[in-house]
Amino acid sequence: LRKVSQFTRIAPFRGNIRFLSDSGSLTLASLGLKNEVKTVSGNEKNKLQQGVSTIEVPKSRVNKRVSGNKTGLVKERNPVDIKTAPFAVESFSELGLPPLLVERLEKEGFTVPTDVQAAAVPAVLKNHDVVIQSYTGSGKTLAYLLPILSQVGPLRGELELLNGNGKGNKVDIEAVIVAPSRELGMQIVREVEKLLGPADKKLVQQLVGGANRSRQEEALRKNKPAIVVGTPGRIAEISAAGKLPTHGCRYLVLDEVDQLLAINFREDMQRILDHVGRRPGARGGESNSPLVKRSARQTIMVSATVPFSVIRAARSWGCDPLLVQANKVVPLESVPPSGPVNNSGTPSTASSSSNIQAMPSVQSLPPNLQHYYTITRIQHKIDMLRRCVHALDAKCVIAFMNHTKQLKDAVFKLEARGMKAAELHGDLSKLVRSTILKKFRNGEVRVLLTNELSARGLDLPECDLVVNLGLPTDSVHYAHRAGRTGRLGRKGTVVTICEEPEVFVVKKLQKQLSLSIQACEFSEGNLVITED
Ligand SMILES: Nc1ncnc2c1ncn2[C@@H]1O[C@H](COP(=O)(O)OP(=O)(O)OP(=O)(O)O)[C@@H](O)[C@H]1O
Repeated sequence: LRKVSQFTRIAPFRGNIRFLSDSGSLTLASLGLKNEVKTVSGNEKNKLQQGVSTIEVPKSRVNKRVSGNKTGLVKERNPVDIKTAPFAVESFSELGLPPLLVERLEKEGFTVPTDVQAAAVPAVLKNHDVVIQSYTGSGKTLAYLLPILSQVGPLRGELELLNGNGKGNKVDIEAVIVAPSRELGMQIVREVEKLLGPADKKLVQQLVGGANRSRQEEALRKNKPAIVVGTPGRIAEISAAGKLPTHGCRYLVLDEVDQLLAINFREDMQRILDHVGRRPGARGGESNSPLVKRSARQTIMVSATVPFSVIRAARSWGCDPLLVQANKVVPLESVPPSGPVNNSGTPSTASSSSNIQAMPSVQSLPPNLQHYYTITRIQHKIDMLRRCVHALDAKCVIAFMNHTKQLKDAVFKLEARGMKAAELHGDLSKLVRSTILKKFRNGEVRVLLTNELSARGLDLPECDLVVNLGLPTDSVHYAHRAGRTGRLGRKGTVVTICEEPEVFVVKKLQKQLSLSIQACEFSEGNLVITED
């Protein structure tokens, strides 16, 4: 049953992408692109089912031993299970991307678009403003980078080259990408640089906080980048100083849009929204129809969790905006105001509460995750973490705590027991943060103890275990923390270590997210499912 239910959550992603509108279905073809999506054959279904990672735990059985592998190796890759990865169309070229860009993608090992990429690329290429919602680790970054790179910079299409569009002799920045943390900003820069290649990597400039501002301004002046990626504070600062030529900017991307629209970023975001490119309908803007070549900026909003406040904001800024999900595209106007966005484009059933901002749908989470919780006293939490890591034989662990002060102590306790650990939080300098992440990526650090800073967007594909040592404040935070593992078809486990009086919070999260968080214990080097 477990296998079947997991499969049914994956299978729809491999079907045709539906583009829906009030007046009928929009198709890839109606957007000027091919719509040849392969459906899964019986054989492929079998393969898919075999590929799905499952731990079968019949309800009737308790104290079932789940895992007890204790090898001494610190690092072994958490391989991508390509059969369970959410791939839809067969190739990037089917999406109308320029050959140069497709070639570069192939060189970097990207051959098949994920479902959300297959849905988003045509919609963005057709100049629609979009809200892209799909679960963590499903490839949303390339979903917005690819259409931008096919219009901007050296990999752009022939038509753009002929029209003299793209960088050419323009001085204005053509795409501004905003991310809520330095780490995420730098990660996006690396992704763009990878595709541009070493010769053209100066066409992207990072504008993150914590780095030398004058150097960033100097690079802007000297290199005249086509794309800038940064955090709201630094972008707003440089823009206010008049050193960010974005009047003619064509794309504004808000990555982790729900976080960017939070109160703490409000002032900086207002500056960015007002000054980057021309808004449709604003003075000097052209036709409101996205299907005619527009001079106004195109706004692309992205997150795994999209509360209705984002939909409302996107409607007010957008030009016929669309909601793009892994297997469907709908006009934003058709999204009803009564709940968080789920995969059917309708409010989720768990949305009856008025606190819709705090509730993501189950589609925010990768399908390949196993969720557990275990109970212990506060003073034993770190020891429980250590036992959990051993029991699951996890190689790359992210453990979340709610208070920065606790992190150092936790690192000390783990190191004292011979487990390589490091802390990552906002009080550390940018350089220290980068060094720690590097060590974590290359396996020198096994357990990364961190706070909410690392919950959003960070792509550490090898991460095979996420542990909540402090409870997340709500289901949105749970979803983003959990999403650091199980990325793009990989297996992943999420364990919440809580005290007895906190169990009701876990139950609430379970209900809000419509998933099963099983009670467990760690005994004799094994994870043992216990009766709830
Ligand atoms: N088409 C593809 N083929 C293979 N790997 C891909 C493809 N697209 C993306 N990836 C890889 O998948 C991983 C996850 O992608 P990405 O970080 O964009 O996910 P995301 O949906 O933005 O996650 P989050 O919501 O956590 O920010 C990355 O390592 C990325 O390089």
